[in-house]
Amino acid sequence: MTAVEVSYTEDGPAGAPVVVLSNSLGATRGMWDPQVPALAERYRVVTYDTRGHGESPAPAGPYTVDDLVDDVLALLDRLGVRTAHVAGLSLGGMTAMRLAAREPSRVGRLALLATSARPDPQGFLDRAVQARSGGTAPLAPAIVGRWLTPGYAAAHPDLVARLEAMIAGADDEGYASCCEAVGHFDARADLARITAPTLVVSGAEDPALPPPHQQLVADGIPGATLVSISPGAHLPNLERPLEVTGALLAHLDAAGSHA
Ligand SMILES: O=C(O)CC1=CCC(=O)O1
Repeated sequence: MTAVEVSYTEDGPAGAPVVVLSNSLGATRGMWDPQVPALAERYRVVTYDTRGHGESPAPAGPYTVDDLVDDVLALLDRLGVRTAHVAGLSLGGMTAMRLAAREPSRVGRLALLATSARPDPQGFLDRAVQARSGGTAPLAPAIVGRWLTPGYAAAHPDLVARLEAMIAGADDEGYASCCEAVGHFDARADLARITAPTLVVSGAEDPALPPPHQQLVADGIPGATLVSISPGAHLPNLERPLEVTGALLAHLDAAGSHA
Protein backbone atom coordinates (compact mmCIF):
# COMPACT_ATOMS: atom_id res chain seq x y z
CA MET A 1 0.00 0.00 0.00
CA THR A 2 1.19 3.55 -0.71
CA ALA A 3 2.48 5.47 2.28
CA VAL A 4 0.19 8.16 3.66
CA GLU A 5 1.22 11.61 4.87
CA VAL A 6 0.72 11.28 8.60
CA SER A 7 -0.05 14.29 10.76
CA TYR A 8 2.81 15.21 13.07
CA THR A 9 4.15 17.74 15.56
CA GLU A 10 7.74 18.81 16.13
CA ASP A 11 9.08 20.10 19.44
CA GLY A 12 12.59 21.01 20.51
CA PRO A 13 15.62 22.56 18.83
CA ALA A 14 15.66 22.25 15.02
CA GLY A 15 19.30 21.13 14.85
CA ALA A 16 19.12 18.57 17.67
CA PRO A 17 19.15 14.79 17.18
CA VAL A 18 15.70 13.54 16.19
CA VAL A 19 13.49 11.28 18.31
CA VAL A 20 10.33 9.87 16.72
CA LEU A 21 7.57 8.69 19.09
CA SER A 22 5.00 6.22 17.74
CA ASN A 23 1.60 5.81 19.42
CA SER A 24 -0.31 2.72 20.52
CA LEU A 25 -3.49 1.28 19.03
CA GLY A 26 -6.40 3.63 19.77
CA ALA A 27 -4.25 6.49 21.03
CA THR A 28 -2.98 9.62 19.29
CA ARG A 29 0.32 11.47 19.48
CA GLY A 30 -1.16 13.18 22.53
CA MET A 31 -0.34 10.05 24.51
CA TRP A 32 3.26 11.31 24.62
CA ASP A 33 2.36 14.63 26.29
CA PRO A 34 4.04 13.65 29.59
CA GLN A 35 7.32 12.83 27.81
CA VAL A 36 7.62 15.60 25.20
CA PRO A 37 8.69 18.61 27.34
CA ALA A 38 11.66 16.83 28.93
CA LEU A 39 12.76 15.14 25.70
CA ALA A 40 12.43 18.40 23.78
CA GLU A 41 15.01 20.09 26.02
CA ARG A 42 17.72 18.34 24.00
CA TYR A 43 16.05 16.46 21.15
CA ARG A 44 13.99 17.40 18.12
CA VAL A 45 10.93 15.38 19.08
CA VAL A 46 8.60 14.22 16.32
CA THR A 47 5.26 12.81 17.43
CA TYR A 48 2.78 11.64 14.83
CA ASP A 49 -0.61 9.95 14.58
CA THR A 50 -0.46 6.44 13.15
CA ARG A 51 -2.76 6.16 10.14
CA GLY A 52 -6.39 5.62 11.15
CA HIS A 53 -5.81 7.62 14.32
CA GLY A 54 -6.05 11.28 15.34
CA GLU A 55 -5.54 13.70 12.46
CA SER A 56 -3.85 11.26 10.07
CA PRO A 57 -5.56 9.83 7.00
CA ALA A 58 -7.41 6.53 7.33
CA PRO A 59 -7.26 4.78 3.97
CA ALA A 60 -9.34 1.63 3.52
CA GLY A 61 -7.60 -1.47 4.89
CA PRO A 62 -6.18 -3.96 5.23
CA TYR A 63 -2.97 -2.58 6.77
CA THR A 64 0.18 -4.34 7.82
CA VAL A 65 2.83 -3.10 10.23
CA ASP A 66 5.04 -2.72 7.15
CA ASP A 67 2.57 -0.14 5.84
CA LEU A 68 2.95 1.76 9.10
CA VAL A 69 6.74 1.55 8.74
CA ASP A 70 6.44 2.97 5.22
CA ASP A 71 4.50 5.92 6.68
CA VAL A 72 7.30 6.65 9.18
CA LEU A 73 9.96 6.42 6.47
CA ALA A 74 7.94 8.80 4.30
CA LEU A 75 7.67 11.19 7.25
CA LEU A 76 11.42 11.08 7.87
CA ASP A 77 12.02 11.75 4.18
CA ARG A 78 9.58 14.67 4.25
CA LEU A 79 11.48 16.11 7.22
CA GLY A 80 14.86 15.53 5.59
CA VAL A 81 15.93 13.24 8.41
CA ARG A 82 18.20 10.35 7.52
CA THR A 83 18.59 8.76 10.97
CA ALA A 84 16.39 9.10 14.06
CA HIS A 85 16.07 7.53 17.44
CA VAL A 86 12.70 5.77 17.52
CA ALA A 87 10.49 4.92 20.48
CA GLY A 88 7.11 3.25 20.23
CA LEU A 89 4.55 1.81 22.60
CA SER A 90 2.55 -1.32 21.80
CA LEU A 91 1.53 -0.97 18.13
CA GLY A 92 4.04 1.89 18.00
CA GLY A 93 6.67 -0.49 19.35
CA MET A 94 5.82 -3.02 16.65
CA THR A 95 6.28 -0.28 14.05
CA ALA A 96 9.59 0.76 15.61
CA MET A 97 10.81 -2.86 15.88
CA ARG A 98 10.02 -3.62 12.25
CA LEU A 99 11.54 -0.32 11.10
CA ALA A 100 14.78 -1.12 12.95
CA ALA A 101 14.92 -4.61 11.41
CA ARG A 102 14.09 -3.43 7.89
CA GLU A 103 16.07 -0.20 7.74
CA PRO A 104 18.84 -0.38 10.35
CA SER A 105 20.64 2.66 8.92
CA ARG A 106 17.59 4.88 9.63
CA VAL A 107 17.43 4.07 13.37
CA GLY A 108 19.88 5.34 15.98
CA ARG A 109 18.67 4.04 19.31
CA LEU A 110 15.44 2.11 19.78
CA ALA A 111 12.97 2.06 22.68
CA LEU A 112 10.18 -0.54 22.70
CA LEU A 113 7.51 -0.03 25.36
CA ALA A 114 4.73 -2.45 26.34
CA THR A 115 4.99 -4.20 23.00
CA SER A 116 5.27 -7.66 21.51
CA ALA A 117 6.95 -9.48 18.64
CA ARG A 118 3.94 -11.82 18.36
CA PRO A 119 0.67 -10.68 19.94
CA ASP A 120 -2.06 -13.27 20.43
CA PRO A 121 -3.85 -12.83 17.06
CA GLN A 122 -7.46 -13.80 17.73
CA GLY A 123 -8.40 -11.06 20.17
CA PHE A 124 -7.22 -8.36 17.75
CA LEU A 125 -8.89 -9.94 14.73
CA ASP A 126 -12.15 -10.23 16.71
CA ARG A 127 -11.79 -6.61 17.78
CA ALA A 128 -11.40 -5.54 14.15
CA VAL A 129 -14.79 -7.13 13.40
CA GLN A 130 -16.36 -5.37 16.40
CA ALA A 131 -14.89 -1.98 15.43
CA ARG A 132 -16.23 -2.27 11.90
CA SER A 133 -19.70 -3.34 13.02
CA GLY A 134 -20.24 -1.18 16.08
CA GLY A 135 -17.55 1.51 16.00
CA THR A 136 -14.73 2.12 18.46
CA ALA A 137 -16.67 4.01 21.17
CA PRO A 138 -18.31 0.95 22.78
CA LEU A 139 -14.92 -0.75 22.98
CA ALA A 140 -13.23 2.14 24.77
CA PRO A 141 -14.02 1.45 28.47
CA ALA A 142 -12.68 -2.13 28.38
CA ILE A 143 -9.56 -1.08 26.47
CA VAL A 144 -8.76 1.82 28.79
CA GLY A 145 -9.30 -0.61 31.66
CA ARG A 146 -6.10 -2.31 30.51
CA TRP A 147 -4.12 0.89 29.96
CA LEU A 148 -3.97 1.98 33.63
CA THR A 149 -3.85 0.02 36.86
CA PRO A 150 -7.31 -0.06 38.52
CA GLY A 151 -6.29 2.13 41.46
CA TYR A 152 -4.72 4.77 39.24
CA ALA A 153 -7.74 4.81 36.94
CA ALA A 154 -10.10 5.24 39.88
CA ALA A 155 -8.06 8.20 41.12
CA HIS A 156 -7.84 9.86 37.67
CA PRO A 157 -11.33 9.92 36.09
CA ASP A 158 -10.46 12.88 33.84
CA LEU A 159 -7.58 10.98 32.29
CA VAL A 160 -9.79 7.93 31.79
CA ALA A 161 -12.39 10.11 30.02
CA ARG A 162 -9.68 11.66 27.80
CA LEU A 163 -8.32 8.24 26.82
CA GLU A 164 -11.78 6.86 26.08
CA ALA A 165 -12.44 9.91 23.88
CA MET A 166 -9.17 9.23 22.00
CA ILE A 167 -10.32 5.71 21.17
CA ALA A 168 -13.83 6.87 20.24
CA GLY A 169 -12.21 9.46 17.96
CA ALA A 170 -10.28 6.90 15.94
CA ASP A 171 -11.62 6.18 12.47
CA ASP A 172 -13.56 2.88 12.70
CA GLU A 173 -12.10 1.39 9.53
CA GLY A 174 -8.62 2.70 10.30
CA TYR A 175 -8.74 1.33 13.83
CA ALA A 176 -10.02 -2.04 12.62
CA SER A 177 -7.27 -2.19 10.01
CA CYS A 178 -4.66 -1.43 12.69
CA CYS A 179 -6.15 -4.24 14.84
CA GLU A 180 -5.56 -6.55 11.87
CA ALA A 181 -2.00 -5.27 11.50
CA VAL A 182 -1.43 -6.21 15.16
CA GLY A 183 -3.17 -9.57 14.75
CA HIS A 184 -0.98 -10.55 11.81
CA PHE A 185 2.27 -9.19 13.27
CA ASP A 186 5.08 -11.67 13.80
CA ALA A 187 8.55 -10.18 14.18
CA ARG A 188 10.14 -13.03 16.10
CA ALA A 189 12.53 -13.73 13.23
CA ASP A 190 13.46 -10.02 13.06
CA LEU A 191 14.73 -9.66 16.60
CA ALA A 192 18.23 -11.10 16.17
CA ARG A 193 18.79 -8.80 13.16
CA ILE A 194 18.16 -5.59 15.10
CA THR A 195 21.44 -3.75 15.60
CA ALA A 196 20.19 -0.53 17.25
CA PRO A 197 20.95 -0.29 20.97
CA THR A 198 17.57 -1.15 22.44
CA LEU A 199 15.66 -0.38 25.62
CA VAL A 200 12.60 -2.52 26.32
CA VAL A 201 10.04 -1.27 28.88
CA SER A 202 7.39 -3.42 30.53
CA GLY A 203 4.39 -2.51 32.64
CA ALA A 204 4.63 -5.11 35.38
CA GLU A 205 0.83 -5.43 35.62
CA ASP A 206 0.05 -5.00 31.92
CA PRO A 207 -3.00 -7.19 31.16
CA ALA A 208 -2.93 -6.35 27.41
CA LEU A 209 0.60 -7.45 26.54
CA PRO A 210 1.95 -8.97 29.76
CA PRO A 211 5.68 -8.92 30.65
CA PRO A 212 6.57 -12.25 28.97
CA HIS A 213 6.01 -10.47 25.63
CA GLN A 214 8.66 -7.86 26.44
CA GLN A 215 10.95 -10.52 27.93
CA LEU A 216 10.86 -12.35 24.59
CA VAL A 217 11.70 -9.12 22.75
CA ALA A 218 14.55 -8.27 25.13
CA ASP A 219 15.94 -11.81 24.97
CA GLY A 220 15.84 -11.74 21.17
CA ILE A 221 17.51 -8.38 20.46
CA PRO A 222 21.27 -8.54 20.98
CA GLY A 223 22.32 -6.46 23.99
CA ALA A 224 18.82 -5.15 24.78
CA THR A 225 18.09 -3.81 28.27
CA LEU A 226 14.75 -4.54 29.96
CA VAL A 227 13.21 -2.18 32.52
CA SER A 228 10.04 -3.10 34.42
CA ILE A 229 7.75 -0.34 35.65
CA SER A 230 5.79 -1.37 38.74
CA PRO A 231 3.06 -0.61 39.36
CA GLY A 232 2.30 -0.10 35.71
CA ALA A 233 -0.18 -1.37 33.13
CA HIS A 234 -0.26 -1.00 29.33
CA LEU A 235 0.46 2.75 29.20
CA PRO A 236 3.11 3.14 31.89
CA ASN A 237 4.29 6.38 30.27
CA LEU A 238 1.04 7.99 31.49
CA GLU A 239 0.85 6.41 34.91
CA ARG A 240 4.57 6.60 35.73
CA PRO A 241 5.77 9.50 33.57
CA LEU A 242 8.88 10.36 35.59
CA GLU A 243 10.21 6.79 35.53
CA VAL A 244 9.45 6.23 31.85
CA THR A 245 10.77 9.61 30.72
CA GLY A 246 13.87 9.07 32.85
CA ALA A 247 14.47 5.64 31.34
CA LEU A 248 14.03 7.04 27.82
CA LEU A 249 16.40 9.94 28.44
CA ALA A 250 19.02 7.69 30.04
CA HIS A 251 18.85 5.41 27.01
CA LEU A 252 18.93 8.20 24.44
CA ASP A 253 21.65 10.17 26.22
CA ALA A 254 24.02 7.20 26.44
CA ALA A 255 27.47 8.08 25.19
CA GLY A 256 27.79 8.36 21.44
CA SER A 257 24.07 8.01 20.92
CA HIS A 258 23.37 11.16 18.98
CA ALA A 259 21.88 10.38 15.59
O1 LIG B 1 -5.52 -2.11 22.75
C1 LIG B 1 -5.07 -2.98 23.50
O2 LIG B 1 -5.82 -3.75 24.09
C2 LIG B 1 -3.60 -3.16 23.70
C3 LIG B 1 -2.81 -2.97 22.51
C4 LIG B 1 -2.31 -3.89 21.68
C5 LIG B 1 -1.57 -3.28 20.61
C6 LIG B 1 -1.66 -1.87 21.02
O3 LIG B 1 -1.13 -0.91 20.48
O4 LIG B 1 -2.42 -1.73 22.12
